[in-house]
Amino acid sequence: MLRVSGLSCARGGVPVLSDVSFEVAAGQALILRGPNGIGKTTLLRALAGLQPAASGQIAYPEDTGAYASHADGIKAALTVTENLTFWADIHGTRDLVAASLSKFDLVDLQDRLGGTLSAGQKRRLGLARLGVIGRKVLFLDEPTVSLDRFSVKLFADWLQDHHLGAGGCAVVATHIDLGLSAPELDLSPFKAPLDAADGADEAFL
Ligand SMILES: Nc1ncnc2c1ncn2[C@@H]1O[C@H](COP(=O)(O)OP(=O)(O)OP(=O)(O)O)[C@@H](O)[C@H]1O
Repeated sequence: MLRVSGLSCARGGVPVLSDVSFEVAAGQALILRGPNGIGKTTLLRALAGLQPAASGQIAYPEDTGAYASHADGIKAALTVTENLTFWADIHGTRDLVAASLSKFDLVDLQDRLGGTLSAGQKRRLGLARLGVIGRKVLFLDEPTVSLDRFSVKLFADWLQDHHLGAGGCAVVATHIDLGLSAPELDLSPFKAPLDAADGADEAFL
């Protein structure tokens, strides 16, 4: 469903990752690992088309990708239900709102304004958006930040049973164990060499 070959990407003009290749089949997830700053977010952004790749190929079915960053993207003046309905209306999927409220344990909070939620509750609402947009190829950047153990399990179960189980796939950058039976890709070996930076220092060597 997702095929990446020979991908190199940069951030702020500085090469970050070089020659990354992998495939993720329908129903599967890939966990990205690596130390802070290795380039997990940069890779996810490139996969989602939010920034151009320096070189290489990224292939997945058109209009199936969605990127969820650390930011929750909650509209403070809208209720929890209105937040989800806003996103559902963009994707023509209003029928999925009630199920997503339930799967992310937001039913008791459905009439609360987004701005009054706790950090973890905002995160659950941010993730519940994934349940209403109906996208098959998810790029998830530290999806469980701020979540307690119960909510991490809630999210992992949703990902496994409702997203992957329905034929979706996901690339997930996470520092914590989500308990998924998914292969891991450590990005450390793909760190771009310093001399990939346009050879700017060559004159001084
Ligand atoms: N806006 C930016 N402009 C320039 N460089 C950036 C920018 N954002 C990140 N970087 C740099 O790009 C490199 C890769 O950062 P990235 O955020 O992709 O790493 P990461 O693996 O996701 O890190 P973390 O685990 O801390 O979230 C780092 O050296 C970082 O300092």
